[in-house]
Amino acid sequence: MSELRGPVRIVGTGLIGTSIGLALARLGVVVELVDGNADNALMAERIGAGSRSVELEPQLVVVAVPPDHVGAVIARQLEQTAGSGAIVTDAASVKSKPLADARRLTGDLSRYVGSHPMAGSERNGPLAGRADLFDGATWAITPHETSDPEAVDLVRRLAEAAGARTVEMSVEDHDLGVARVSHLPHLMSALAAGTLTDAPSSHLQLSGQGVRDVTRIAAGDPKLWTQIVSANSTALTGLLEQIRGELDRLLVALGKEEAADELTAILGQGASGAVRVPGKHGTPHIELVTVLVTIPDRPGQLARLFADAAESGANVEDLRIDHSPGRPAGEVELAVKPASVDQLVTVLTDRGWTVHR
Ligand SMILES: NC(=O)c1ccc[n+]([C@@H]2O[C@H](COP(=O)([O-])OP(=O)(O)OC[C@H]3O[C@@H](n4cnc5c(N)ncnc54)[C@H](O)[C@@H]3O)[C@@H](O)[C@H]2O)c1
Ligand SMILES: O=C(O)C(=O)C[C@]1(C(=O)O)C=C[C@@H](O)C=C1
Repeated sequence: MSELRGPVRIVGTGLIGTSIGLALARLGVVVELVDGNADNALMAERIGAGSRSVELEPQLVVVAVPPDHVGAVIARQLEQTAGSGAIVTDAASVKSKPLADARRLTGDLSRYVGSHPMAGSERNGPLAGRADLFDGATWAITPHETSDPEAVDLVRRLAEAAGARTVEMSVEDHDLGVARVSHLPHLMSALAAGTLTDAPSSHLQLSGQGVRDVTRIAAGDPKLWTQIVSANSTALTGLLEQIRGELDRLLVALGKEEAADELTAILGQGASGAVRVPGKHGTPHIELVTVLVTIPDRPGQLARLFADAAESGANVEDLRIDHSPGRPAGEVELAVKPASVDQLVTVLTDRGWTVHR
C-alpha cells in the first residue's frame, strides 16, 4: 500500500484544485499550487490551500484544469516528473477524452490514472474552494489498461485523505454513468432555467424551493460545461433522444382528460427514478419523513431549533431552509427517519414551535 506522504502538486487552482489543497492542508500534507493564471494560484495560497513554491519533487500530481486542457497537462507533468517517477491523476468530469488526448501526446502512461470527485458547485475559481467539499462524497477512480496498480493505490489514498469514498470503474463505464447522473441533469437544469430569462418579475416573485432545486446547477460556468458535455456527446445523445421521446409523450397527454393515466405514468416513472438516487455518503436510499417548522427571522432561532431537535433524540438526516429576504418567518424542513417523527413533533410542539408534517 502506498502512503500519501506528499508533496502533492495541484495544477489548476480553481474550485476543485483549491478544495483538494485545503482538504490535504487539514492533514498537514505539503501542497504545491500551480495555475496558468498567476492570480488564481496566489488566491489559493492566501486562503491556505498550499504554497506556490515547494522545493521537493512531488509524490503525486493532481491535474484540475478544464477538460479540454487536461490531456496536454497530464502529458507535460508525466514528462516533467520522469526523473522522480511521480504518479499523475486528474479530476476531470469526463475520462475518455483526457486519456485519448494524453495518449496522443506521450508514450508511457503507466504512472497516470484518471479520477473524478463527485462533488462540486455551481461556483468556480479558488474563492469557491472548501476544505470539506469532498467529505462523504464518492470519488471515481478509472484505471486504464496500463495503469500501474501503485498509481491506483495512491490515488485511492488521495481521495480518502480528502474525505471521500472511492469506487473503481472503467473509463467507458464512468462516462456512461456521469452522462446519466450529472451531465443530463445539468442540461435539463439549463433548459428549465433558460425559460426564466424573459420571465416577468411578477412570476419570479413566486419562486419557492422547487425552482431553486431544479435550477441551482444551471448557474455553473457555461464555458466549462460546454467542454464537459461536448466531451461526452455520444452518451448524452442517446439519453437526449430518450428524453425527446418522453417530451413528445408528455405533449400528447398534457391537458387531455382521457390521457390522465398516461400523464400519471410519466410522473410515476419520475418518482420511481428519484427514489433510486443514493442518500448521503453514497449509502442506499433510506426512507425519510419531512417535518416542516416555521422559524421567526430573529438571531439565534436556528440554534434553538437544533438544540430542541437534538433533545428529542432525532437525528436530522437532511435539512433545507426556505427563507426569502423581507419575510418575517421562514420554513425549515427537517428530514428524519420515520421512527423519530412522533417524538420530534411532540418535543418541538411542546417548546412552542409551529410544526407541520
Ligand atoms: N465544477 C465542478 O463542480 C466540478 C466537480 C468535479 C470535477 N470537476 C472538474 O475539475 C476540473 C476543474 O474544474 P473547476 O470547477 O475547478 O474549474 P475552475 O474554473 O474553478 O478552475 C480551473 C482552473 O484551471 C486553471 N487552468 C486552466 N487551464 C490551465 C492550464 N492549461 N494550466 C494550468 N492551469 C490552467 C484556471 O486558471 C483555473 O484556475 C475540470 O476538469 C472539471 O471538469 C469540476
Ligand atoms: O453540486 C454541484 O454543483 C454539481 O453539479 C457537482 C457535480 C455533479 O453533477 O454532481 C458536477 C460536475 C462534476 O463533474 C461533479 C459533480
